[in-house]
Amino acid sequence: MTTLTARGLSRTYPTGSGDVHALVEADLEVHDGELVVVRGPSGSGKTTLLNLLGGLDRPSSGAVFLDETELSALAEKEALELRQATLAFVFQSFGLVPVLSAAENVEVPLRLRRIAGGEREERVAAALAAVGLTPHANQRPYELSGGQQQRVGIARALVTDPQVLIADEPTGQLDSATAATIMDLLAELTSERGIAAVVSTHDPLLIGRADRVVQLHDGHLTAANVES
Ligand SMILES: Nc1ncnc2c1ncn2[C@@H]1O[C@H](COP(=O)(O)OP(=O)(O)OP(=O)(O)O)[C@@H](O)[C@H]1O
Repeated sequence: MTTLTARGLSRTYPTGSGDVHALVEADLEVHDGELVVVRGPSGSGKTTLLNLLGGLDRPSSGAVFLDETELSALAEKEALELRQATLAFVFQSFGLVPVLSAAENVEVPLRLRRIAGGEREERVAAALAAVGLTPHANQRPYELSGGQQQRVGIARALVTDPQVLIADEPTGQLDSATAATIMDLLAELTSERGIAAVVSTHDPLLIGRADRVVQLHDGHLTAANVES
């Protein structure tokens, strides 16, 4: 069981036309089994925040902790090991390998971790069943709908038994009905497995699935007024 914590997290991008303060002193704590939705308009800093929380980028100042371990202070190799052991990502554009079947896509992270063949098969089957895709295991991404492709993306994230899930606009490419079912699935699976989840969206219809909503505005993170 893991708590993901951000303390005074800031990210400034130096550009030709001056510094962009994409994230300013953000504080956030996400507990196991909790789904926090980060909402905010385009350019407000959602991707910047999620990349920092997932250790894909380094803060200009402040820190990210996984329990007591400061992820943002680890050397690259240690950060990678901790990310592999703890974190999983779901992407807006699904990030599937087009020449691999659904099952083979879900298997990729297990191969990277050198899990033995028999165990891989069992875990892939269980992950596909959890997202309702067993009948589609052998289809390639182009033979699946957008919602089904994102289910593969979720199965691939969950097959490693992560303690933290980071999903940047996971429903951004889906119609609103499909988006709602994907958010329901994420909420159900992360709660049932005790995963600390951070999901960004700018779709106000999806925030109802959150345990908590935070709002980004010009890089400033605040608790959201859900009614607005
Ligand atoms: N690598 C970069 N270099 C310079 N500026 C950047 C870089 N990445 C992001 N920014 C700027 O930082 C701010 C926050 O960007 P970010 O991508 O985090 O926003 P977002 O809320 O995820 O937007 P969207 O919803 O459109 O994906 C924006 O002003 C953006 O232009």
